[in-house]
Amino acid sequence: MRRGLIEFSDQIALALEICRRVPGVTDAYKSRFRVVLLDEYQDTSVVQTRLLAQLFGGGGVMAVGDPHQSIYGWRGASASNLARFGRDFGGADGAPTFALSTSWRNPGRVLDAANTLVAPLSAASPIPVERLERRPGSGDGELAVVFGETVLEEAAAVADWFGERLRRRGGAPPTAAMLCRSLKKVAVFTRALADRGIPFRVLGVGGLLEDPAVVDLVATLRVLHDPTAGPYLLRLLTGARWRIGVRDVKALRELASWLSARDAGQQQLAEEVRDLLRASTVADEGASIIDALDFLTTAPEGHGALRDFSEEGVRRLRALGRELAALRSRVGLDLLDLVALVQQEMLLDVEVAANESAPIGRAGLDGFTELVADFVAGDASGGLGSFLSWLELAEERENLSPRTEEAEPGTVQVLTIHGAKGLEWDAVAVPRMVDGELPAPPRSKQGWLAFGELPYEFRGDSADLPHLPWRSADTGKQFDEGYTSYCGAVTDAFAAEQRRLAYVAVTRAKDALLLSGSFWWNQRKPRGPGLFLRELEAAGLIEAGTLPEAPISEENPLDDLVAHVPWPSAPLGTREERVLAAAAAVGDANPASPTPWSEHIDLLVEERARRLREAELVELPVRISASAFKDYITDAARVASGLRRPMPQRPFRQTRLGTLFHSWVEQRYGMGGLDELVDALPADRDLDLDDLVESEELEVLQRTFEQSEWADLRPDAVELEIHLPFEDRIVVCKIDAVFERDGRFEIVDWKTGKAPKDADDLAQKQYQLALYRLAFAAWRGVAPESIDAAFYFVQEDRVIRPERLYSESELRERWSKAT
Ligand SMILES: Nc1ncnc2c1ncn2[C@@H]1O[C@H](COP(=O)(O)OP(=O)(O)OP(=O)(O)O)[C@@H](O)[C@H]1O
Repeated sequence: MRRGLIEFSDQIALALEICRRVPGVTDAYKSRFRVVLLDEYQDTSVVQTRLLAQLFGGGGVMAVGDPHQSIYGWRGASASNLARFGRDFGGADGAPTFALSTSWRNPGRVLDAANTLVAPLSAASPIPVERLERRPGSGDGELAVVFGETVLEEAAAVADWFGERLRRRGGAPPTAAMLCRSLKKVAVFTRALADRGIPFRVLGVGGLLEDPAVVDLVATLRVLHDPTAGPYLLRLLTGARWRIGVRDVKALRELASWLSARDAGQQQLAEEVRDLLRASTVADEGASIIDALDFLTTAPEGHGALRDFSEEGVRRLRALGRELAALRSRVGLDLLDLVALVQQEMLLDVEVAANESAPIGRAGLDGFTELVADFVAGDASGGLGSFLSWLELAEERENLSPRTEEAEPGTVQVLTIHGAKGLEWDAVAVPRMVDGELPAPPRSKQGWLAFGELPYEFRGDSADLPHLPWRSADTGKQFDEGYTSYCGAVTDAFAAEQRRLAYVAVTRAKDALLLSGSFWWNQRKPRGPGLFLRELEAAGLIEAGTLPEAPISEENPLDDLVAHVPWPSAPLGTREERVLAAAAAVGDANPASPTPWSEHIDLLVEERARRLREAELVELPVRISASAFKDYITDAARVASGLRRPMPQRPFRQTRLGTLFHSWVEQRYGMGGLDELVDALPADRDLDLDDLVESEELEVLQRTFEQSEWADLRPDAVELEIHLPFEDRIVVCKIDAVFERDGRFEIVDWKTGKAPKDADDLAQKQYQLALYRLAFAAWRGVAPESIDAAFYFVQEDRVIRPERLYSESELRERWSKAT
């Protein structure tokens, strides 16, 4: 906080502080929410509980939770807070408790598995949890288990299982999900789905960051930002585009070491300085292959430090170095622009467009762009560095937060078990239920004694955490015993959390559940069926013999596979033959020779040409306004171009003043109108300071009007809108006012602008009055000759009465000439 930063947990703590100090805040919330339901209560941390209790304690609160689904222990949530609920919220110790022990979701066999897994937790639970019962009329559902030799077999079996369920005919396709502990290495499973054409979607940032094009993009961004991001540069160097061989990679690494012992002028540093440098940097920081690439890019031809590189290697490395240098000079760009630029310069957009086997095509790059936009929306000043740090955090956080996406029938959603909290699917697969993964061993058995951990005594949930009796131990032996049992308790607590994780995963299935595992992936020792599978086997839920005792192979058979990956990778992979053949065909083709499509092409080209020609001619709108009539008559070409490419018009004050004045006149004559609008000036309306000036101008106009010849007359009509059929159009006439004077009608148009400059100008304006006359005559059923018309230019207090108005036939003649 001293550095001006707060975290989410600080916000809760601060909110609690406010509620404690300012009773009014608590009272306000209490009176607003008289009945409160807290869901997923087992995930509430101590400080959240305190805040909620402060706000709503003392009555009207109900908590719903399942201690067996508490999987946020690592962030201070504890299943035992359910047991303390009554006390925490100031009620009697024994708040009434209701058991929800019917599972309305899971079918019989899934439920049996869930109950088996959770039995040891129920036995040790601080509050009684009843065994889940089947819902009335529930079917058995399906519990399937496969255990393969290698992860490739496992992934294939999982994909086949989904394939079969999604293909089943009849009714809507089912919903499906694959729930993993982590999405880090999920590619082997998604590839198996992709190979079989089974639609899938990896939810969250984690999945996106696994997309190969996105991996390249992020690698480039890291290289641009951080000279120690060597491993990311290595990905680019050895990838399909640059294909730098082992010898040149090694030479680059040596060049980096050589440079790290030299100053900017490549003079060797003194021994003493080198020692100090070595002592002050961690292993990866001293020599940077990114710096080495920069050096190589600009080093003069034949520089001694380049002698170990191959000629082709230097050429490619320099090309990459120049590309990176150019991009680096643009890192100050707006983040979205920078990301788009990197995509283009690295040819990633071309790669995904051309590669028909790219798993999700452009969607990965597009998703990433959205992610950047989200980040920029939250932190407009954030640059590349903060974006990259945020990305790491977002990946970690997202994988652990419950997802909010809807299930998509017919698509396998791939997400973490944490993300699956509260959700459900027809078919659920939980892969990697092997020893060391689910359940996994704790990263450390030492709890808070491990590096970087906060001592438990400082934590709000310390009462629920393993206790190390270091204060009370009098002898070394006593401490040792205490320490051993403390480590045991840490291990047990972790194991219980793993069990709850498995329970959450298993209980997501509405119909079918597949649990899977395999011995070999990328580890030296085989991983057998995990504890949870063994327990299900012992309970008779997995048929004996389904789980193999030992792998067939004693060594990792996948090692062979790994050893034979071609390197550097071929740029086009399996596409090579087809792409080269296509390229050759294009090269050999004679563009002039006829093809089966020639006729179509000619027709399409002609169609396009015609469309372009026709675009010059503009269809006039059916409804035109009387005030624009003169524009059609006098300059039809300009109107047409305005219609073809409409430009927004600058709002100008005179127009708004005109609107206000017209409303005022209308209201003044007591004929409705926007009175509130005028009265409310200017404070209540959404007007800026200019409007103060406007209101003064308005007052001037109003005073002038009050002196005019119409001030004391009663109008026959005000603000009259008449739609006049005219030729094949409709002319919209908005007549300001009509008076009856001496047996004749008079149409008046109030103008707040300037009076016409000359006779020509006036002649043009007259079209409007002539049309008004025609319209009013038709509307009232009187002869046009019995109607006069006038302009009143209020600002100048000038009345203009045209001597003669165009007749109907004159108007028609001019219109047809112009259009
Ligand atoms: N009384 C009921 N009758 C029929 N179906 C029900 C009933 N109650 C709940 N369901 C259905 O059972 C499923 C699970 O319900 P819900 O999501 O409320 O459970 P939950 O206890 O919140 O589960 P979890 O905490 O494990 O996610 C849902 O599909 C829901 O529609």
